[in-house]
Amino acid sequence: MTEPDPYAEAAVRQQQDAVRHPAPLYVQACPGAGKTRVIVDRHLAEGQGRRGRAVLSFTNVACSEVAQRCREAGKPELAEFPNFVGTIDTFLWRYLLRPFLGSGKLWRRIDSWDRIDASTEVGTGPNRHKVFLNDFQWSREPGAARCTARLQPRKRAIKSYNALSKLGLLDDAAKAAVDKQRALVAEGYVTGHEIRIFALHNLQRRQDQIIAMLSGRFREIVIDEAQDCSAHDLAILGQLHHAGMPLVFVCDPDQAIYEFRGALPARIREFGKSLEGRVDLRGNWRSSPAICGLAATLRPTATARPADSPVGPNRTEPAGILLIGTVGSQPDEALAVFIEHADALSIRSENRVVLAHAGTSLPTTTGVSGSQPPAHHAARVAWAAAVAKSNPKNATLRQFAYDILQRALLRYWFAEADTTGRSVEAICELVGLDTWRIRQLAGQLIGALPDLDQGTFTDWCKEASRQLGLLPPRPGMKRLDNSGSLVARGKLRNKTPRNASGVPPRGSASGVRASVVHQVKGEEEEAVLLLIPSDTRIDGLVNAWTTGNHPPNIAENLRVLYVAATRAKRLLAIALPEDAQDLVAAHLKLRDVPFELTTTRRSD
Ligand SMILES: Nc1ncnc2c1ncn2[C@@H]1O[C@H](COP(=O)(O)OP(=O)(O)OP(=O)(O)O)[C@@H](O)[C@H]1O
Repeated sequence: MTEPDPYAEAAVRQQQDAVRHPAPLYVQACPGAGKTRVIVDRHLAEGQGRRGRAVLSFTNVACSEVAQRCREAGKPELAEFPNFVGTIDTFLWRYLLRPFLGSGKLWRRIDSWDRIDASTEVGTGPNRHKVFLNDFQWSREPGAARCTARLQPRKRAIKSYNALSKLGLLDDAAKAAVDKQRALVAEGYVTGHEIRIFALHNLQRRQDQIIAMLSGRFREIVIDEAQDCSAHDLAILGQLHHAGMPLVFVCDPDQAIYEFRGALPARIREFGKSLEGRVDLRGNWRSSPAICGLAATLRPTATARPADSPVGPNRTEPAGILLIGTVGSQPDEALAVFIEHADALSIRSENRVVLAHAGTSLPTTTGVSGSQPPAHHAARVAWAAAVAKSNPKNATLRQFAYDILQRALLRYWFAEADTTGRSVEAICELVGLDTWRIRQLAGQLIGALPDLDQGTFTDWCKEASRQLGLLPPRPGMKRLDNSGSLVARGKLRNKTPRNASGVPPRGSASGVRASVVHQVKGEEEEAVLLLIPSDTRIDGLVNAWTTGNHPPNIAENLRVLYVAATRAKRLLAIALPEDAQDLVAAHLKLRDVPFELTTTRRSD
């Protein structure tokens, strides 16, 4: 018989406290603490009453998990009326915004500006650049009169970003983006960012009415992954709390990685502490002792605490952290070393993941999920074809791909000017089409579009345009102009259609999945390879890590590493330039975290 583990027993007691403690309640949890389990158990414990519970999270995936667990427990009704299990965006839209919208305008909620290809242009003549609203980071402090937008040097926008930066036009781009956003809002379009601004505005003006409605429907509101709350979210929740709405605020402040939205750990902690009750979850059910130990070294001295207790099945895992020294950035070489070690631990390929802060740092031999469509119109259609043909489980991604194909059909048959900056529904209204018809045609188009792994992108575009021409939205109709034909341009011409689409084939060369850290929040995997590239930030990053002093410009980078490292259950490998490897190794030794050193030189 195995000995009872006092740490595991303590962790179970903490979880039970969090399940039973009445709201208002702050649950501050470590990575792998079983936050979702606690939320679901709390929901199941009370069963169905006259009033429901609102369980809010930030992603559809997290919400589906809660709903799925209710079904598995034989209580599917707990995910339905009068309960609400959904995203915070939907909650705010449904209860704080929609009831108060005037009848003079048709409002359209979209999950990103990419859904309507919203873009603007900056500069003049040969220096004119098209920039997409979705490539800006949007923020606004509560009470501020205007939003701020900052173009991001992401893969899709990097060319325009560099050109505009050289021309000193980044501020003009930001202004143009804000003007365009205001114009689109005036037309009735809102994303999550605008929903929050309007929701707070409504709450400030109609608090009594909103509270009466919410408290009549819900006995408490649970916020999962609350470290992602923006400054607006916190202002809204603060007001609900002060008005007597019982809140359960569940979070790990050290995993706050959306700082631009105002999600700062100190703000999150302060908000949590303003709620009367508090339970801390300190047992990590996911990771090995070495991984829990390493995670503690990534927390700043200012909020340091001892390593969390490993209490799950990996609490006896002997493997230490694997530090892979690289010469410069060598993602493919580091991957080869990682695979060797994961093989030695008999960890299967499907249980391994490679992570980096930015997609550009990931190895070429991995299956990077191309979750953002490219900017170029024809490449976007190829992206949508690749995604739709792969029939993804992620409903949002699938819907996004269908949306692009519907827009491609509309743009092919109608004028470009009628289709950009409008949702599919709005275009259909404008041209007098049934949305059902266009959805049906998009379904046919998926089957008709040519293979993405044959020929050049130029050939693909020609054949794809021909197929679009075989699917008129109205029988016998003629095209309004030629602007919607698919044309391969520049370097894309001779690429394979799949390369142009940016979506890797299923089953990558290495068989290992790769992702940017922001996309794996809340997930876990047996083995994780974390890539720290050799770039200008590395010295500052390693200095902050090893001193525990996290300056504001680097603190979030360390939290991104923290999120990445804490996804690992058994094997955590970190690839970093050799100089940095020495410093990190010395630091881990000082903190008694077991590690093994290796280098990519071995596989030369
Ligand atoms: N009481 C428990 N007994 C056994 N396993 C548990 C228990 N609680 C949680 N787990 C398991 O621990 C793992 C981590 O749980 P979960 O993913 O909910 O953590 P989390 O708090 O959301 O972590 P993170 O914030 O790091 O994503 C899961 O595999 C979960 O099934």
